[in-house]
Amino acid sequence: MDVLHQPADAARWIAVPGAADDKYSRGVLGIVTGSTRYPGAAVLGVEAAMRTGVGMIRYLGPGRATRLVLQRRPEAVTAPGRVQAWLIGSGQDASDVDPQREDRIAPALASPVPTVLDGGGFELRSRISAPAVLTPHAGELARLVGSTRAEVEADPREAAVAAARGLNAVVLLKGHSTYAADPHGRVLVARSAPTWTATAGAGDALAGILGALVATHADEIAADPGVLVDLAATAAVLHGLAAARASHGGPLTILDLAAELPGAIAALVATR
Ligand SMILES: NC(=O)C1=CN([C@@H]2O[C@H](COP(=O)(O)OP(=O)(O)OC[C@H]3O[C@@H](n4cnc5c(N)ncnc54)[C@H](O)[C@@H]3O)[C@@H](O)[C@H]2O)[C@@H](O)CC1
Ligand SMILES: Nc1ncnc2c1ncn2[C@@H]1O[C@H](COP(=O)(O)OP(=O)(O)O)[C@@H](O)[C@H]1O
Repeated sequence: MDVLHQPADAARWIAVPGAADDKYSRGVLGIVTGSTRYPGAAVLGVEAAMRTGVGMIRYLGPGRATRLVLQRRPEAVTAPGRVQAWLIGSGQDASDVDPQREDRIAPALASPVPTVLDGGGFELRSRISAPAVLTPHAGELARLVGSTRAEVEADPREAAVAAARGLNAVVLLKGHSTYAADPHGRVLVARSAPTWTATAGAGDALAGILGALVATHADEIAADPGVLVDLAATAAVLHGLAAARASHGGPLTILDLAAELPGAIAALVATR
């Protein structure tokens, strides 16, 4: 029986800063995304993570992506340093021949902090020992586990559960229904997104939202990595709520979705 992750469940997973908090205690998210080919994915992930709420973002990427990120978000820090979570891979793929990418991901690979893998980051799963969440769509999951997109779409719940077991990671399988599965067979389902969300860049924003939630719950994850599946499902719920607010029943763009995140989060927090 699927457990539907509702807005009331998501509301529990918003870290509201306290009077004693500062940017470091809230959590710093390291982001290694984007490429010369897909620089926009970096901008969208950084934007969505900032709008979800995080102490600081350290963005590390190629020059073109870095320039666009800073143009949109001068709040981003582009120097390396300590982080509480990593987000790697949106807007990167096998055609990415950036020789410096390995240098950028090296600190993440060596680090014990939880890591969100998206897009071109999935191949890194076997090189990371920290708790990990992967955010594939059906086609990406099929490639990851050596099946076909049709097979994944025939039973997405089971495909997510099997992949989570096989990869020993939380798998957030995206689609109209989004399934968050952990390696022990726990599954949460999010269905809050309007169908207008099926537009390029939506997944890059979801990865940013999840990165921010993971960075701001790093202590809870260290105490119990089992909470990663709740955070993954919460990211999908937030993404869907923000998409619904941006849509008003019509088309939406991803920067508009990101702009609705603070209001969606405030509304959730007000229900606690
Ligand atoms: N603004 C950006 O920078 C964006 C970057 N993106 C990045 O792009 C990379 C590739 O993501 P994808 O999800 O496309 O990767 P996939 O490799 O899963 O999708 C490509 C598949 O779609 C098929 N396809 C392409 N155009 C099609 C069309 N017009 N009609 C039907 N099928 C078509 C291709 O043949 C291929 O099988 C990722 O790294 C992702 O993060 C995307 O997120 C889109 C937005
Ligand atoms: N029909 C749909 N209804 C609701 N949400 C959808 C639908 N199709 C896709 N989505 C959502 O849009 C996002 C698409 O992610 P992804 O395929 O990675 O796109 P991109 O790579 O362009 O960013 C996911 O969050 C997914 O759940």
